[in-house]
Amino acid sequence: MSSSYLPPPPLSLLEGAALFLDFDGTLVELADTPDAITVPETLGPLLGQLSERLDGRLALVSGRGISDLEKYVNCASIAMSGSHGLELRAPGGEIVAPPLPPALIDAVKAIQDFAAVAEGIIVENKSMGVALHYRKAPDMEANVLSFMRGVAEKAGLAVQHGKMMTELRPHGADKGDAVRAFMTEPKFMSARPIFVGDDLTDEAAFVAAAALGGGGALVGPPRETAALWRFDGVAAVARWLTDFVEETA
Ligand SMILES: O=P(O)(O)OC[C@H]1O[C@H](O[C@H]2O[C@H](CO)[C@@H](O)[C@H](O)[C@H]2O)[C@H](O)[C@@H](O)[C@@H]1O
Repeated sequence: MSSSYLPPPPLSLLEGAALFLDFDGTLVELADTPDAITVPETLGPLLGQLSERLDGRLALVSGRGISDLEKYVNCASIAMSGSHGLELRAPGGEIVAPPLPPALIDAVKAIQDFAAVAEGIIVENKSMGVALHYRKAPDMEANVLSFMRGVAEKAGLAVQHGKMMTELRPHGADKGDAVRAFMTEPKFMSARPIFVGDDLTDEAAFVAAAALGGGGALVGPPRETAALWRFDGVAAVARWLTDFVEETA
């Protein structure tokens, strides 16, 4: 883990790469609530062109469920992983996901009851879990974390921390597992995996990419990370991807 200076990734890193992109905070700027994001009109065409240039070795790997992600990115030809690695979808394929644990139903009810009396706390119902967002009530962080830990313990669910949110979901895969799974596909197999992401959940993917001969690029301010490169923010990622598409036209 390093917190020292990390250079921006060179454009040449994308030659012959398998590219894995996180969504929120990497391809779109963070917003106050999950559905308040603004998706640039250029994103869909950019991802389509990237996929072509990389001969299909492109995947989105998000904490959102795939069905949610598809509302924003209409690219059936691009591989996707959702719910922090629990869901996988090959290009043009069906979503593959583990069954939902029955305990999740009671957990969702308890979480909704908690949020109903906590001002500024937002519940996000997700395909494989449920999240509490406290971006609009940052003082509630400790309360939310301790409440969610309690519910998780009772329900046998995993706690996933994110930026101004905490989520309960089934135990199982993480984003590193998603990278490893895609890298067993014939198209991806002999390529160098590069993962670009901003959140804590992306660290497992940075580690997986490095172990397979590539590495991770952190988006945002320096922090303790397993990434090897760093972008200042979403705009820098978009510039890098666009430059690659233009240079390889
Ligand atoms: O793995 P990602 O694609 O980065 O998804 C991680 C989470 O992103 C969303 O939450 C984050 O973005 C919201 C919109 O900008 C923001 O309001 C929130 O504070 C962030 O944590 C999404 O809502 C979650 O489901 C994803 O797990």
